[in-house]
Amino acid sequence: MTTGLFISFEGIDGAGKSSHIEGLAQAFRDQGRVVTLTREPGGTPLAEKLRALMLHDAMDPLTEALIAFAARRDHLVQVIEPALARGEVVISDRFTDATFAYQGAGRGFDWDQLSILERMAQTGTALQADLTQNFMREPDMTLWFDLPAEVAAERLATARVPDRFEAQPGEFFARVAQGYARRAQAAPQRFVRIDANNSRHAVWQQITQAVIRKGWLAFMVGNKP
Ligand SMILES: Nc1ncnc2c1ncn2[C@@H]1O[C@H](COP(=O)(O)OP(=O)(O)O)[C@@H](O)[C@H]1O
Ligand SMILES: Cc1cn([C@H]2C[C@H](O)[C@@H](COP(=O)(O)OP(=O)(O)O)O2)c(=O)[nH]c1=O
Repeated sequence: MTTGLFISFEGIDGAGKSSHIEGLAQAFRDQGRVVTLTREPGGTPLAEKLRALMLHDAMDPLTEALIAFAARRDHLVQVIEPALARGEVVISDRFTDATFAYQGAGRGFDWDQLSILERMAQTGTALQADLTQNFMREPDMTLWFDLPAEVAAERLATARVPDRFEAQPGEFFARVAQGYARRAQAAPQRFVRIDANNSRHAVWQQITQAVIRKGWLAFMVGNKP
């Protein structure tokens, strides 16, 4: 049976993730894989309700972090683990690195305490014998869209009505970007840095090259979003 694959898209708001996520899903489908395309916070009916709270209601950083992990736990148990067990490709628009970047680096919530919550939320969700080995679910690959905060702000200025995070000042996103860099440095085998300060086509090429390098997709001709 085909092994499941878990890929997350990360980066500050406006970095260009949404512009490419469906393209990557389609590239996998074109090569015969079943894809579960999902997002965080969200991905289940319960987690989508928690997403609405997180994005629109004022709360303190601990509450925000707990809601993010509660939503993630439900998402893992209901959607991600079953899809991986079926051998599918799971592509998630954000995962735990976002909590470290936004609630940790952005809001100033303690990094070590986030690591404890991460372990609690992402352990014991798999159906396999991993349960006994304290296995913690993480993406197999994280595509990190790295873009200076001021460029992302320019892109977003005309793009959409801001939510509670997108309405934050530039310094907040500069901190969030540093949070992503810190996570990338701590897990270089999982992270692939995408230089998002490029044309859409150049960004897409970096994405496909990363996945092809892993042997997860064969070379693709003319597959550009
Ligand atoms: N490479 C690019 N160059 C210029 N603008 C881009 C590029 N990629 C995306 N955009 C635009 O920037 C905005 C934010 O992109 P989006 O994909 O929604 O980012 P994210 O999902 O990371 O928040 C959108 O208006 C999108 O059309
Ligand atoms: C997953 C996650 C997202 N977020 C934030 C980042 C984004 O600003 C927001 C929603 O993400 P996103 O889906 O990228 O927003 P949009 O649909 O507007 O592109 O939630 C956190 O603060 N913590 C988290 O753990």
